[in-house]
Amino acid sequence: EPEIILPESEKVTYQAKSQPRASGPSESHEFQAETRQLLNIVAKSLYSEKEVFIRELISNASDAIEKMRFMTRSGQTLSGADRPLEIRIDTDKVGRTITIHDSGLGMTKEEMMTNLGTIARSGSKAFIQEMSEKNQTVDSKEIIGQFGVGFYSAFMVSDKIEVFSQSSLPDQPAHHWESDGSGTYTIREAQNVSEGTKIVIHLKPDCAEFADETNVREIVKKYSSFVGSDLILNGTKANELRPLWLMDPKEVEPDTHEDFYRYIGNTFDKPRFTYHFRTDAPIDIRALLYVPESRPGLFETNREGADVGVALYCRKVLIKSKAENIVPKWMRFVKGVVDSEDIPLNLSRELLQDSAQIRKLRTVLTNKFLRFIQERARKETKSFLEFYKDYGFFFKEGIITSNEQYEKEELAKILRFESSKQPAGELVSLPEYCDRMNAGQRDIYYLSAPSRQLAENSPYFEALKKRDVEILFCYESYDELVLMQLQQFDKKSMTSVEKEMRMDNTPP
Ligand SMILES: Nc1nc(Cl)c2cnn(Cc3ccc(Br)cc3F)c2n1
Repeated sequence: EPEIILPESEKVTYQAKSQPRASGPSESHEFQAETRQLLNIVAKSLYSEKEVFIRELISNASDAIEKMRFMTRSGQTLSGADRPLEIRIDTDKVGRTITIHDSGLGMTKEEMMTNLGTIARSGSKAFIQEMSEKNQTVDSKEIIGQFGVGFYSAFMVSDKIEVFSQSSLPDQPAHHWESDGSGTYTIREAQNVSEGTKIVIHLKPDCAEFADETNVREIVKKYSSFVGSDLILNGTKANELRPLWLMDPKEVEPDTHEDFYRYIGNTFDKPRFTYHFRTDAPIDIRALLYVPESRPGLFETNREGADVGVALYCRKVLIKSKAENIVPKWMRFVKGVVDSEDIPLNLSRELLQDSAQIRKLRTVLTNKFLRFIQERARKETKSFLEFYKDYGFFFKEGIITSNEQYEKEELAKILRFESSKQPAGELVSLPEYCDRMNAGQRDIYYLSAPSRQLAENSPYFEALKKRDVEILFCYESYDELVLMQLQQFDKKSMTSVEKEMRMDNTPP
């Protein structure tokens, strides 16, 4: 083969395509004041666990891919729109780096610069307001609005971050952004950057655990199992589950629910009731709640609550695995998932405590769940009564602990009692009692005794029996406290016949 001699000018050094490299002149910029402020707040590890930076970057990457899908669907011309949309995470123990690479929309130079500053200044809601005043197109408003301050969280674990990004918008050069989070960053044009964003985190020495594959796999599984795009960690798929709660309730088969219940409930049990709903007012909620078929375990019974409860997600990303404060204590036997876009991806779990959204979320979940159980009592009476035998005391506890009369009465609708008007074993609800009260009767009478026999032989019972008044029988020691706490139901006062008798001070 004659050797081909190339003139000097033609000689090009072969650049491995996959190795993006910075090429243009670098510009150095000061972080805007708000950005530096936010960086300091976050870098002081405002997050309860540092590991959440992985969740935050994955959720940004996933949003970038969602936006890519959205813009392709809405017919925007995007370069390389046919590439596989996925998120790749690579760890390098020797180099002590973790890299998150998405083939999503990517960022222009302006977005790299404004996104950081903008989010810091105003948070996404006000920012969207601002954008809509400039009547920006929906997608760009949505895009930046979606990227929370998650990116900053990477500065908790790193002393240098590099970002390579190639926007899919037409005619945009790729850029390389770099910063140590101290207060300035550099940005310059870059070559050979594939569409999307690649974030290289140079970890601090005491954060080397995030360069360990096994540890990172656990973290990815914990927070991002349900992320909508393929997640590949060091070449192997790391997420395989579909977010069942986001599907149309009518489309989900019972045994799919059983599998999902076992997965999130960490149990071999199956659900007795499945409540799958979504609301967008007064707050956006997609919820999938399960009532166990088996009796409550030791954990559920005591007030510390079970090791599993209701997990809080925000757009398929786990925020809190056992979010105690989104349901009242008495609902601790319920297992499932609640996903709300209106819960801002909080910087720290502590902030979840009792923000207005959390209180609203809890109220909506509680009232809807109570109405669901009331409906089960009507539609699946036999199964409800079995459930009530095992779980009735949770509702009684709720009446004692709740300080909302409305919630107390909704809880009271679940209660069932034996009564003087029905044979032993048959139960009546308070609404049924009220429906068949004598005209003009203004009290709901109850008598507490250890058993029906003792109740029927009580002197108090005889007196009221003559007045042909129905009396509810309470056999549990705490029932009296429950009905005293309830005070009234449907404007009738709960009255213990013993008290009634003493008031009349007719001799027993
Ligand atoms: N992965 C990914 N993809 C997209 Cl499209 C965006 C848009 N904003 N962000 C967050 C972000 C990341 C780096 C830098 Br520098 C600035 C910044 F805001 C994104 N992250």
